[in-house]
Amino acid sequence: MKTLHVNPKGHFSFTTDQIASDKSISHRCAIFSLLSDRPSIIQNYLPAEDTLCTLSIVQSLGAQVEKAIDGTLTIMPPLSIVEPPLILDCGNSGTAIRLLMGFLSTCKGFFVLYGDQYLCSRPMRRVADPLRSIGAQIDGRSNGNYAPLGIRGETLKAFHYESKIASAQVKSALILAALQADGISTFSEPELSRDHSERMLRGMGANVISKGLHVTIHPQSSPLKPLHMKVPNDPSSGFFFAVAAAINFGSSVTLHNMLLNPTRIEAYNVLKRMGAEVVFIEKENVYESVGDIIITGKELHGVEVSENISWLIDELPALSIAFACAKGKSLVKNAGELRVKESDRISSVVKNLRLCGIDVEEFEDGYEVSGGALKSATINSFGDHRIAMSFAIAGTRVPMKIEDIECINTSFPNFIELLSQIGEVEQ
Ligand SMILES: O=C(O)C1=C[C@@H](OP(=O)(O)O)[C@@H](O)[C@H](O)C1
Ligand SMILES: C=C(OP(=O)(O)O)C(=O)O
Repeated sequence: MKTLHVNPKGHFSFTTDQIASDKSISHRCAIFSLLSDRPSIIQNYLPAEDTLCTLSIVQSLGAQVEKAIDGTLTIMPPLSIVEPPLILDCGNSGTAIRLLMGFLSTCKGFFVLYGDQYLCSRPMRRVADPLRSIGAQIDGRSNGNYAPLGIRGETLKAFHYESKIASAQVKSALILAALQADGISTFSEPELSRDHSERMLRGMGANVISKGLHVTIHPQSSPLKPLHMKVPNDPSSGFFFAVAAAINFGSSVTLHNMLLNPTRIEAYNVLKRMGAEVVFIEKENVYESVGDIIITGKELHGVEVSENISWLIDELPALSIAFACAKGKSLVKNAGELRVKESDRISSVVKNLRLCGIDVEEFEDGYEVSGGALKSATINSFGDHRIAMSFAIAGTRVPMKIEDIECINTSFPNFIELLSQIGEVEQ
């Protein structure tokens, strides 16, 4: 198990266009390329463990992938999906396994999806149950709640499904199923979750109509147009550096070519509410809005975060470092989903902040942080990339030692290299 030491380097002004490519969009590029009969061309695909797992699954299903010297991928889909002789390894990725459950439920053949110890303990019934109710054949441990999952593709019935959770993974799995169903389907969710699937599928010519919290999906009788896309940089990955600027008064970070989709940048707005200076500069808007984000550290004060939680769910661990450095209390509510991520992120954040000398109260669906003097500590990542990177960023303020850092490679392989520009790092 590798360990990372991070020490403050003092005031910084850091500009980068090297933040990791967007993970959510990269997964979708790989999977959606199978919905066309022509090659998709993807620039800036994320070369991290999670998205490489998805790419290799897409190859196992019969696609041919070519990589150009500049990293551009050409993904040539098969004439029909191949029934793979081996099991399909989704690694650490909830997005990969849940989207593939929806897609493979409609494909002729038998498929087994599994992943690492963390993924195999995350709940899958949220996708398996609605899919089974329209005829999908899915089984797995605990009656299909835990991977390994066996799927036998079927013709699925059209559906009207009201999801109780705002989850883009559930929504995307059901949209993929609906594209091959026997009629028009509708899906609704309690709050709008990230909408990349809807935008990208519309761009490919699918009849997917979004109205507020409702999506109507028409079945697709012919293959979709291929994707031609440059994946923007990931605002969830960039957010670690935003927090670094925010907790170091007067320091600044400029992030170039970032995805600016409103369902993905809410955590930056929370930093702004806390007192940091945050400026968004939109530069283009093709499938998605893309531009620069500039963050400057000012005095921070506590906030309450209780709405549109899915818009910042992945950023809450990093945001908690800003809460710890702010004046006053910060409260997170309605965030029970944090408990079923790569680790139980409520428990991981609370335990580690306490090790840093911060007063934190834990609730079932959130926590309250009393801002104070952050102390040096040895942090357990619990095998969770976002926990490892959040506390590594705290090391730009006081020395930190992070244990079990291999998980960082699941989403942000060049994180430590970039961190070394604003902090002293040693592995
Ligand atoms: O669809 C996606 O790309 C994702 C959706 C979110 O998960 P949920 O759908 O479980 O909320 C998010 O936490 C995850 O990192 C990526
Ligand atoms: C929750 C995450 O990803 P996934 O659900 O795809 O594993 C994440 O990256 O924070």
